[in-house]
Amino acid sequence: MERPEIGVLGAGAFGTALAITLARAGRRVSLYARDEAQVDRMRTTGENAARLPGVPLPPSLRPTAAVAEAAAAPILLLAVPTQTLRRLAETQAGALAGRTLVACCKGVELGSGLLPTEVLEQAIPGARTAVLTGPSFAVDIALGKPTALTLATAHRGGEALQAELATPDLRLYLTEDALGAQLGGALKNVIAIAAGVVLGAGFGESARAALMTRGFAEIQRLAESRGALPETLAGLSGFGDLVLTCTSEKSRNFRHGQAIGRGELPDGAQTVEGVMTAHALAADGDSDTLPVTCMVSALLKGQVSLDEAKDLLLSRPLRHERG
Ligand SMILES: NC(=O)c1ccc[n+]([C@@H]2O[C@H](COP(=O)([O-])OP(=O)(O)OC[C@H]3O[C@@H](n4cnc5c(N)ncnc54)[C@H](O)[C@@H]3O)[C@@H](O)[C@H]2O)c1
Ligand SMILES: O=P(O)(O)OC[C@H](O)CO
Repeated sequence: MERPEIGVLGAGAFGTALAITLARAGRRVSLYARDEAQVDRMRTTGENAARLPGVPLPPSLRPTAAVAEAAAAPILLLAVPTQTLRRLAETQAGALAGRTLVACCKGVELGSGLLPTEVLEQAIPGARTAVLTGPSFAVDIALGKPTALTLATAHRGGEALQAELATPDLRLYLTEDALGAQLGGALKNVIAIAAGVVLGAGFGESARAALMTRGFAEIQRLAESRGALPETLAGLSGFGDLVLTCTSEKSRNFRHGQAIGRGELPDGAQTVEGVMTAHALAADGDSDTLPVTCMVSALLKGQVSLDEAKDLLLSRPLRHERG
């Protein structure tokens, strides 16, 4: 029996990489980009030069500018930045209804404070949602390097979805804890900005390790207070992604922080999810529970200087390590 087609909505780096690995594994995949010129270029050149230059698109991958064509598939991967997910879901609600919607973004929506699957469920009542998250750079997936991710869904049918989306290069671990998986993925971007600031400002790798440890405690505190499972946070979508994003210059969040730490202007054209997520969480939190997040938000808004941020980041009051 032929396996169902998969639609990927959003032809950025991550959407294209997921479409490539699925198509390479023999799946029929359509990749929706809203920009017709980009679709034409992908069709004629056989690559997505804007986002993943040099990686060929397999023949079973069909770029399309017609959202209805991609959304005809029963499983849809929504690979757009968190802050644009609602617009995509609301404007295409009719086409998306009745499909399995897999959010492939990491963040918290500004204004509502909602996570990606919560945005989808609000925009499309009754939607069957999941989230694909964890440590992975798009370029690694696209090049077929081995990657392990978390597939989280609170809905029934998780095993079937896992079987549909796993590829020989992309190992998927299943959990029902969609809340924990999404909070870990959202917060690690904020901590990665802080880690970039620490290195960019020359505070050193030891300070970064301290920051990452405190950042992880912050993730655990917030997520567990909302009902996430500790094992989710210790897994790929939490600890795993925190390590990758805080330690690699391939990360846009890390590089954003690094530029700020060096006193340079960050590249404003990149998708840097941690910026809006920091503001979204800080708007709702306080510096006792979310010290790193609140500091990152204040630094990004220019409300504190780099020196003040350093004190806030690295010179917290002495207390017991468990605190
Ligand atoms: N790039 C990575 O290595 C990577 C890895 C894992 C997860 N992610 C996550 O994937 C999400 C997307 O990141 P990315 O790297 O692909 O970003 P990107 O900037 O490369 O691409 C985002 C794409 O979304 C498209 N888009 C935005 N709004 C849209 C809409 N309404 N309809 C259709 N398309 C729309 C843009 O045109 C762009 O092509 C982020 O949440 C990111 O955290 C990225
Ligand atoms: O480039 P970043 O910082 O968005 O990180 C990409 C992925 O989320 C890493 O897992």
